[in-house]
Amino acid sequence: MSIDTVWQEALHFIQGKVPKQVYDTWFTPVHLDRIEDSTAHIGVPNKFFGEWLGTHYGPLLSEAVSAARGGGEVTVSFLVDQKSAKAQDHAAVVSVAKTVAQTKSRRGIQLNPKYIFKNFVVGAGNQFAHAACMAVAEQPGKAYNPLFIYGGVGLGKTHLLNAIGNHVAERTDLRIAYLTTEQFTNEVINSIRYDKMMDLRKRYRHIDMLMIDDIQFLAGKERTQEEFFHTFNALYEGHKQIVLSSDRFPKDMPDIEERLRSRFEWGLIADLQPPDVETRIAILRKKSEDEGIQLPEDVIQYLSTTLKSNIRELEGSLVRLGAFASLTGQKITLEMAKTVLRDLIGDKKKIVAMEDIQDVVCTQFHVKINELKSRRRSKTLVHPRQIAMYLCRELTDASYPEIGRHFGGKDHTTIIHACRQVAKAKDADPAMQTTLEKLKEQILRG
Ligand SMILES: Nc1ncnc2c1ncn2[C@@H]1O[C@H](COP(=O)(O)OP(=O)(O)OP(=O)(O)O)[C@@H](O)[C@H]1O
Repeated sequence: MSIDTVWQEALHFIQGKVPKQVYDTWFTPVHLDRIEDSTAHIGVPNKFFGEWLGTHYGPLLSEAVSAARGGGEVTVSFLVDQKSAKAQDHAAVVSVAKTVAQTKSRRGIQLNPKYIFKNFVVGAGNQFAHAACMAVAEQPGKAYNPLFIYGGVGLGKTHLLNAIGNHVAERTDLRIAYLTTEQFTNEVINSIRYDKMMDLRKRYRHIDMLMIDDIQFLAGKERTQEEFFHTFNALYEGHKQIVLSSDRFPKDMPDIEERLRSRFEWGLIADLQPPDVETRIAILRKKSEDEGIQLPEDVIQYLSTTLKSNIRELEGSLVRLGAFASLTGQKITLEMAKTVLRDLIGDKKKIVAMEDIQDVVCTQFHVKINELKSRRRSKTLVHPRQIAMYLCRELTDASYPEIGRHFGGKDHTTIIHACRQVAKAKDADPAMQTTLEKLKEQILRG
């Protein structure tokens, strides 16, 4: 029996066991690569996909492959491969529908009507998160709970959360709350101040869907974490949907209580990776079409190869070009794009001061500058210290000894070691990559 036949049989078996939505999301992008001894090696588009599939459907996959081979013990193992990534691309829908600026009344919910699924361009980096959000929007409280979306700056977290909210608000009467962590924190502070805690609890523990953006800002806010913990439990136990977004993986969130962090991992964690060049081109095409901006092909190529890691920047450059063209009555050309966007794109090469890098890193990891420069070796200090050293090397022209001097007189070999450690972690862990991108963005923004 060929491997393809075994896989077709296995898929047929799986189709009979899971809802269509689950099948489409989780089984169409994967394939049976090979069987060695009694291990079925399943190709998956990315690490998280494999981990989730293994946790939730590993036994079903074993059973299906075993049944397809006519019995016998089968264990499954996952490998990330190109074929799956391509299958995922193929399944990705590049939406061309017009932006619906006005949608139905949302019963006073603070949702942005511009952010809907139809105008979210799907590509390899966000297909997983998009599919998870769609599944939750179709079946709140049933599909994945909580849904935790994480990704770097400007990659679409807010867009997706709002899209879920808009989808649900248009189709159901469910009570939805969408707010940022900052808003939630302010509500907690005011409730304490005006003795209105019971009102706050009533407000958030009796809804059907709670969506909180930028949950990483709970870090260090003990009272808000406490309140959020009980809200989370009340909603979760009542099978109400919870959706959270963050710029990092739960495990990498400092100053968040363990009991909360572990809850973030109970449901599905989906990551948003920076868009590949095809997705960047698709986003530019779609947005220029929606905005009625004529963008020549060479300008699309220029923007999509220059602005790589942040979709907000891509959008911003388009809007700026559109405004310039309409104000001056000129057509957009490559030359014009280079001139008009000089400062935006020039920023990428801006030389920054090491002090600024240290400040941003200290704020991010809640450490003091003298601790960062000290010789103390606790894990909470070594991690941000190494990141700051790495960023100094990346974003400035300083030599290793010079960087060492800015870190309390460290030897250049310490800096080399730190840079290697961070570079290694960055290659191995997408969350680290996201953290570095976010920090760079903040530093360059100044
Ligand atoms: N895949 C996409 N298709 C179309 N537009 C997108 C996509 N991803 C992001 N955008 C747009 O990019 C902009 C930034 O996205 P968004 O605000 O959702 O990012 P974010 O991840 O929440 O960023 P931050 O970390 O700063 O909060 C928005 O205008 C959004 O509509």
